[in-house]
Amino acid sequence: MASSRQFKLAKESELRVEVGPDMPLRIRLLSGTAEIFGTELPPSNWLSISPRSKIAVFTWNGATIELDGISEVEYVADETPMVSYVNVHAILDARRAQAKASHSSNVDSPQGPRVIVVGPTDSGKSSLCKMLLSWACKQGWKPTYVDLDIGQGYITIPGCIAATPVEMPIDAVEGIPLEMPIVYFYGHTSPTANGDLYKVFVKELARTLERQFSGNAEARAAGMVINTMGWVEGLGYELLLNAIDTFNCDVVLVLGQEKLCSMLKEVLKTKPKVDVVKLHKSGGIVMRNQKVRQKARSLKIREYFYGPINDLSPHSNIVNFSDISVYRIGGGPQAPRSALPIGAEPVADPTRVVAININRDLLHLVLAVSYAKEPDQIISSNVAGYIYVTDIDVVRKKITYLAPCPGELPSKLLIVGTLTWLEG
Ligand SMILES: Nc1ncnc2c1ncn2[C@@H]1O[C@H](COP(=O)(O)OP(=O)(O)OP(=O)(O)O)[C@@H](O)[C@H]1O
Repeated sequence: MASSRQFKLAKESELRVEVGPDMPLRIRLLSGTAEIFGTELPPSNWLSISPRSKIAVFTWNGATIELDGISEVEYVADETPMVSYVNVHAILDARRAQAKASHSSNVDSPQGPRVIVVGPTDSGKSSLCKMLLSWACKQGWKPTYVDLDIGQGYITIPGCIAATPVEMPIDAVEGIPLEMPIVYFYGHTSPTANGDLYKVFVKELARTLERQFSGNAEARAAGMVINTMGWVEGLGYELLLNAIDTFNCDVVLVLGQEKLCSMLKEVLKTKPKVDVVKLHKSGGIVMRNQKVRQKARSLKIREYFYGPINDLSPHSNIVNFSDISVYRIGGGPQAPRSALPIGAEPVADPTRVVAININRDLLHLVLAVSYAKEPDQIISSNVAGYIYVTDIDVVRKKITYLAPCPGELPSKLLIVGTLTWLEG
């Protein structure tokens, strides 16, 4: 569909739009009020929607929307779960107000809600998180967004466990402005690569946030919204339970799966302070196959270096092999054979930090730059950012990489996992 067209939306309805891979599409609000995943559209201004986006423009009281450009799909729907979502927001808001009124950062005093959003892939978890965060910001709160979804990685890039305060409604195009996110580099897009390491980083992140909350009553009252992976069986389920426990969640929102909801209700019934709430998934969600997910991952990494609207220019740098040290986490025996009792087999340690030889295997990998000063601090340190290896010259022992900013790397300690990227 091309050229400019208008849609008159009745109250509590939404315009769903799917943008193709190379299609330019602009959108603007002509009258009334409307929002994209919780963030209001400014009146009259054109907003460019990124290629491959699938969005819903929802209105509470009615609106006229204009589209200009090409889309793959566009239609109006009047059946949405938005009223139930905003009801949840109202309850969370009341808890925040109660926590604020108690004026205390004492661990036993009321605290803001710690909400975890769970559900299978493509159930709308990330979209619901955005809405809850943006609506909270609109009320003046600065909630903390925690992203445990290593498969997509909304805060920085896939393969990470991260958190950031959200201070204003999330921009539909540019995402969350990142001042100082706390990021741990797990380095893989599936938890099966090293489930124990995933748990270790979840614990580190929870501990860091707990420390911040104890000194910041405002953040503590605003609480957290936690996004999770869509794998809800086997190890995925175990990691969900682990996250609920580690972050001391008191609200579990289950999207679109009865079975998961009743399983969680059953295991959490011993914790009366934890509410498990089932919510319907939106009919607007389009299922994404493996290929589309892989593409989304790749785009997310591209966005890190080039900006969400191609507004950044990364820098290419060259360093000697001897100027950096690269470490892999996991694998390798926990202790040398000589240190083990006779007959005992060495066990692979999931959190062992192993120095690796720099060679062409690093080509096209994304490496994290650790804040650690020594290798033994790598597990407990978050990361400053990432570099992308574009060339390895084994003869001259030089490595060429792309970094988001010019100048020296903030640290010489780099972490490698299995996160690859083919620029494009
Ligand atoms: N109401 C809606 N109308 C149109 N598209 C929607 C709607 N809600 C969500 N989407 C789109 O559907 C896709 C899947 O939604 P979302 O990313 O929120 O699901 P998810 O459960 O977090 O997925 P995953 O676990 O796979 O990361 C996204 O592209 C999102 O923008």
